[in-house]
Amino acid sequence: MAASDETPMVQDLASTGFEEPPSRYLVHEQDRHGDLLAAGEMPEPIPLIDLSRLMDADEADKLRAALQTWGFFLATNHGIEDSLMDAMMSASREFFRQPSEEKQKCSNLVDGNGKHYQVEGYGSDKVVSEDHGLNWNDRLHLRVEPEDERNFAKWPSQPESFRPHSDGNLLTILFVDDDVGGLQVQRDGKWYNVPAKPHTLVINLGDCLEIMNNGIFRSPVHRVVTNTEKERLSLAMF
Ligand SMILES: O=C(O)CCC(=O)C(=O)O
Ligand SMILES: [Fe+2]
Repeated sequence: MAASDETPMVQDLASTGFEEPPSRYLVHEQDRHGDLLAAGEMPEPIPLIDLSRLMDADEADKLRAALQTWGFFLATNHGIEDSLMDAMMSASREFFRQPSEEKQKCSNLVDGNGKHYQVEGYGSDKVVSEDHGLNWNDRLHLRVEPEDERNFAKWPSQPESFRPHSDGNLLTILFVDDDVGGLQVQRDGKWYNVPAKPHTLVINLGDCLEIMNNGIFRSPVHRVVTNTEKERLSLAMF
């Protein structure tokens, strides 16, 4: 189903200022579990893993422990040039800074009438029913691999509070704004802030991988909390 027929997009709302977010974005009373933004002190940090040292037993042990407890880790020495990461961030920022009409050219609503939602393109995340609240985010979703399945009709011609969930895939690789924060992970019923460092990837397991290893490694429940001061950009590879 279409995510949003008439409800304004998050970025448009944020730029015009508003008293109260439209009701579609509000989390129902019954779905609020305590303080929506709360984060606790971590029992131990989410580790930074040096991917070039994974053959060393100590680094591999660190990774194993992280996947059994947090389901998240940070990755350095991942082989992606800093300059390429910076270019990816600025291309994405440039896309989202364009006027609405420009972004709508890549809309994920086919025919623009809100009737046919498709995963690829720009818009709100999919919802399953009218009373399923909308995520507080705007997304540009592009299928990158395999290369011959890229749908260039949805690609920009110019370079260009999530709710709690676990990811359904194998692995999610995130590159997030390191000066905004907002990503939190749940462990034993408590919320913790996932740290972000410049040019460092944040990686979490998804449900398929948790199932494939019989639940030894975790697909963590996570969410992104809103920030009233700053806009936040994240690049996610699912
Ligand atoms: O923006 C983020 O840091 C995480 C996004 C996320 O959890 C998702 O898209 O599944
Ligand atoms: Fe996620």
